[in-house]
Amino acid sequence: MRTSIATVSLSGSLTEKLTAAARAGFDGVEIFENDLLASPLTPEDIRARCADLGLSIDLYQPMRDIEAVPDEEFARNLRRARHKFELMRRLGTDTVLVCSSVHPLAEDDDALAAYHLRQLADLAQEFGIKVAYEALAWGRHVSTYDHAWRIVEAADHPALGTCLDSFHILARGSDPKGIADIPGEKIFFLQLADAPLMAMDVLQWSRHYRCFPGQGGLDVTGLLRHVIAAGYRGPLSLEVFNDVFRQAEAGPTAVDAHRSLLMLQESAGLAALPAPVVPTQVAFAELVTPDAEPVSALLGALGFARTARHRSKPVDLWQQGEARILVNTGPAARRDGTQLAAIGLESPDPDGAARRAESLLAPVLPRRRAAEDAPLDAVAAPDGTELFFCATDRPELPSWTTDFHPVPSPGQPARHVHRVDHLALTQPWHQFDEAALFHRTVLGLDARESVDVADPYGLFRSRPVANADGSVRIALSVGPAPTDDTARAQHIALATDDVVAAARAFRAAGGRLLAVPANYYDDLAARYEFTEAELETYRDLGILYDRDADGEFRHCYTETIGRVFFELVQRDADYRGYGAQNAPVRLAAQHVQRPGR
Ligand SMILES: O=C(O)c1ccc(O)c(O)c1
Ligand SMILES: [Mg+2]
Repeated sequence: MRTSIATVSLSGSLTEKLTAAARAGFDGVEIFENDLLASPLTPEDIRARCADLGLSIDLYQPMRDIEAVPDEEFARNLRRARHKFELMRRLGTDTVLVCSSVHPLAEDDDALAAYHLRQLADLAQEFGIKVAYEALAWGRHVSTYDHAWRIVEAADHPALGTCLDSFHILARGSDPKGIADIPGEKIFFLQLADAPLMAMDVLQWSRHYRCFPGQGGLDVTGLLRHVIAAGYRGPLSLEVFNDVFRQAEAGPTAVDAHRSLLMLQESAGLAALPAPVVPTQVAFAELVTPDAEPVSALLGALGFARTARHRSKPVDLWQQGEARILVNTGPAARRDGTQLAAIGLESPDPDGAARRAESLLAPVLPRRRAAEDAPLDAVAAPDGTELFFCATDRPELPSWTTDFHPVPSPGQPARHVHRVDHLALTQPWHQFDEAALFHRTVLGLDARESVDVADPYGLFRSRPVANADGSVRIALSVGPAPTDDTARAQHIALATDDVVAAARAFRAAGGRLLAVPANYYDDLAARYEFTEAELETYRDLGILYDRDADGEFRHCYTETIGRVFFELVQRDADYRGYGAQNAPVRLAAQHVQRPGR
């Protein structure tokens, strides 16, 4: 179906918004009145700009407080409407949105509302314009879609129809089933928005927290099915009032917006995309670093051995069990400092995974980084992390490991760590919700609820995504101040069967563990029945503990290099968490450890 976006959903000047919408692949826009009023462009210029960009202007919006107002007020409204219809003719758009009155003098009188809307529609018709009447969830007397439709039906005018807005309908808890009873040709427009589930005033919720379908908790897919069942064939248009998107760069936001509409169409059965190919393991994590020395020392202390080197690039492969870390000292490293730059995801069908990602507008990276390299499908996640869809030593597919030649390593790697338990990635502040949607839809991972985690200097939000058996887990989080180092930290959690032995070996090899305050262990003693010896061991090593109905979780942390630190994790098979309740203690300890505090 045709896709459209309201200019209010994007940041910037009208020109920037239009350009971003067009580049992201939208077919049309709704022009929000304030964007036009603030623009130096004439309506004719805007029309031409849209035409050049291949955008139709699907809607002009909104007209407010039109109906059921006192006579003299309504007379002024008709005069205002005539001006707007002339403007719309210059813009070349034929549908105007009228939202239900919030006027303090508006009367609770459906017959009067219908009479006024009918007169407005009469005038609109002279200009070849259609009026789409929308119930605002906080409308003074009309606040539900079925009420708005009853008034439209009573007015019975060919130039008058209704506009459905998923936010207003779902936020009020209306049953969208009744939509299927509205004749499709009387649904003049469809606005789509999601929102996180929150108990708050609906106007504030709408004006500040709307988000793109799939990012929140409303059943936008179910609603869309009813609208399609009614026979609606107009554009699917996003109308998202959101404080974060107002500030974020319009280009990426528009791409995220368009991706959400692709997803929505897929989930409502309106479009077929290449099926998701769910990764089965973390094949590798790639660190870039300007200085291999401290990273090598840390990996060595953790029990990794440097087993291979890239044939043509300054990249080493460190391995222990199934855990593989690439250490890249190439040019990106000198630019960006030590960080987790790429993740290799073991994929049952790397090519299919890349096609899925591409169909959802993920930026596809070149297949070969150098001519002689094995072809590797890769895309960029919203935070810029490169995701490689790879096969590791599977005879039927090219293996990324063939780009590496073995190097003699002194001794065997240790056996404390057997695989990557999870990766934790901090997201740019404006991209947290999108990151979860991306990992769910592009990679086919399941997202759990997000949790708030207190840091001494702000609040983190964290939301894990994982595959069904937990063999791939990624914890996405967003920190308080983007300039704060802990807010940007990333980590690699390594799975061990015995965290005490792993931590002791790490320390014996010269590694430094994050020290945890004694108060934490006093609290552990109060909550659980550890022996004094166990507690002493945990206190000594900085091991944190969590338990839920499904099992136990023990973990500890290394020091941080650049943006990166490691975690040693011992989890019971059925425990699905990440020790979130320990995170505030860990964050505080990391602030203490950091030089300069
Ligand atoms: O918040 C508002 O005023 C407003 C305006 C126009 C709309 O379509 C809408 O859903 C909300
Ligand atoms: Mg709306």
